[in-house]
Amino acid sequence: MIEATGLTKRYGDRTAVDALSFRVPPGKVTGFLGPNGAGKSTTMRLILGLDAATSGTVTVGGRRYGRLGAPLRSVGALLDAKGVHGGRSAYRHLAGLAASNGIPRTRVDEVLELVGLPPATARKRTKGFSLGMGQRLGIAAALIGDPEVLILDEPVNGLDTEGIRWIRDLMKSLAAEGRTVFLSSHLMSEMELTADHLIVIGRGRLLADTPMRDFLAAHAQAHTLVRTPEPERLRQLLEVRGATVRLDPRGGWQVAGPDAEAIGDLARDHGLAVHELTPARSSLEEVYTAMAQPSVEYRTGDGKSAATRAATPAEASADTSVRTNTQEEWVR
Ligand SMILES: Nc1ncnc2c1ncn2[C@@H]1O[C@H](COP(=O)(O)OP(=O)(O)OP(=O)(O)O)[C@@H](O)[C@H]1O
Repeated sequence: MIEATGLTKRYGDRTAVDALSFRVPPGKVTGFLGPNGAGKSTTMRLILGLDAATSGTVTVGGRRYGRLGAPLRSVGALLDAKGVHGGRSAYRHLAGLAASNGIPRTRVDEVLELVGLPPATARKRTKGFSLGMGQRLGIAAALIGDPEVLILDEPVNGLDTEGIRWIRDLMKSLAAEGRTVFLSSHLMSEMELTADHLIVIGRGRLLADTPMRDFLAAHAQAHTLVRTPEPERLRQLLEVRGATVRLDPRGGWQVAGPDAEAIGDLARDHGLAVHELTPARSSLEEVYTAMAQPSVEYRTGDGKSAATRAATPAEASADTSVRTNTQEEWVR
């Protein structure tokens, strides 16, 4: 369990982390989201005692990081995959970590196998490592002490599709063993598949602390993916009736308002061919993008103050609400 209470970090007049309170429970993968500069890395550094909080506290298993006896046995972290001395081999790097934390050397071979670094590669200097190999080594280092808590900043950075799937399965299995897994990622599609719970911050403040399922249920919008050989004609027919029509990244229209049946009937009544009608909901990426936007800059009510604050989830979701007609309006 990781527990932050009123955690605040200021650098000069810049508040990187602003009165954050949250818990990261064991047995789940918790995703940590926020736009660039939101304060995710700073929060992770504070958890790991790499930076001192201006005020507030953060504990791991009820203790501050600095009070943990053998830290690598309690917390494994991947913050910067390049933080390994390039002249050293992966094996020597891990053996050094093991020795300084009272971990048997046999564990080095175990974690190398676990992360898929072959013995021959592990004996080479790490300066020749690809980004993906560096990530695997960083994860091996995080796992060496068989810790209860894992903190990973962008663990899928530089990994190929197979590597990304491997990380996903690893995170899920570590959580299933009852460990606490806290990870940040900019790859939303991946986060949606991996995390059970989400902590979202913006400008250092907490925006949401919620199960992934509830987050999507509360903020995702139902829509229909529509493909037709006459997209402009269909768009006009739909918009005139108050539907919201957006381009879907995969091509075709995303239509909010009428359901698939109503869209199909409308097209038929106007002699339009429809090649696809698929009911869908917004992805985590779409919900998150809409939500993170208001936290970038928010002017207070008096109109003069330049002070900013993060939008609440309700405010953020209000920004993204679309007009939806009742289904009756679509029955002609
Ligand atoms: N050592 C530092 N000195 C001064 N300002 C800092 C320092 N570290 C971070 N900041 C500032 O604190 C804010 C939060 O930065 P942080 O790196 O924690 O954000 P982040 O959410 O991890 O961003 P990213 O997604 O880009 O990694 C930023 O405005 C950053 O410029």
